Amino acid sequence: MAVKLGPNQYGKAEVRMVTVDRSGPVHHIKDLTVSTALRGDLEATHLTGDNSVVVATDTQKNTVYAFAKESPVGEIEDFALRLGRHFVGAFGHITGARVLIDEHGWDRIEVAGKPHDHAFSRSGDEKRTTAVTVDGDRAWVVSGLRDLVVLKSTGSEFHGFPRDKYTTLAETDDRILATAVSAHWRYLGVEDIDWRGAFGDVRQTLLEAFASLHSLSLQQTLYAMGEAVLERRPEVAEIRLSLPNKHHFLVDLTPFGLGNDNEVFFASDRPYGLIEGTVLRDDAEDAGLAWHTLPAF
Ligand SMILES: O=c1[nH]c(=O)c2[nH]c(=O)[nH]c2[nH]1
Repeated sequence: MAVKLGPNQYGKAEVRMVTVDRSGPVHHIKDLTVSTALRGDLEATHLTGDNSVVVATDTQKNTVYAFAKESPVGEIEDFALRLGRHFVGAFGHITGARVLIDEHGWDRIEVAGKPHDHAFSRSGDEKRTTAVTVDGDRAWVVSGLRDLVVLKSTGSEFHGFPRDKYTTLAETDDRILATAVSAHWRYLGVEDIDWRGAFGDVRQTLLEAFASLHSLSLQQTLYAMGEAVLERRPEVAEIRLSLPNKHHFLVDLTPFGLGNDNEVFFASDRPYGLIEGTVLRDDAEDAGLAWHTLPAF
């Protein structure tokens, strides 16, 4: 039987790291989950167990921690680029790297109305993310966010869909629209980008578009959110959105002799509709390896 090794990569997944900037009395923390994966001339270890060019995943993990000590982590995109370029530059047989980072938010606790110097509370489930791919001397950055949960209590309709013998869904001209936004956007280039500023602006633009559009479907909302981001941020080539439709079903209160004018809902967690799509510039440069090994959405 003739078989051969296909595409492969390996690395350390989900390195948990918290850093404390203690340069002044007011501490600053960063809470990251970092995953590294390397590609290259790795046939030998797979075929014969010869590990002479295998940068151990343990070494990859240690490098994450050491880099955080050697210079400030800074923005996750910059930290991921530093790590990816290091692995590709330092080891001849390693030709490519992918570094994924999730940043978990912390808010400063307020005590007697004043922000505390060194006490924090977790901001919630939302994550800021980046996925950096390095190939030789080229690099791509896809940044994003996950689990940004939003809801509007009106301004959403859904009707006009085909009906067959399996259709029971009632048409509605007023419903709750809720979702947990996952958005990943590809930057044009990797130099001279204000990563933090762009992130904050994309996030705010997504929220404003969700709130402002009178929605006739979550699909329409998805497109409007993506379009708004591309109109606002010239350095973004493309954005991929994944929007679970967090259904809220009107509770039937007639057994209790009560009406229900869109006031009392059952918040269902599954199954859920899953609306996914990409919005991109007509003339965007080729994505190269930006999405290589990333899930489609
Ligand atoms: O915005 C929606 N899009 C759908 O495709 C869909 N399907 C469904 O049952 N409800 C909804 N809502």
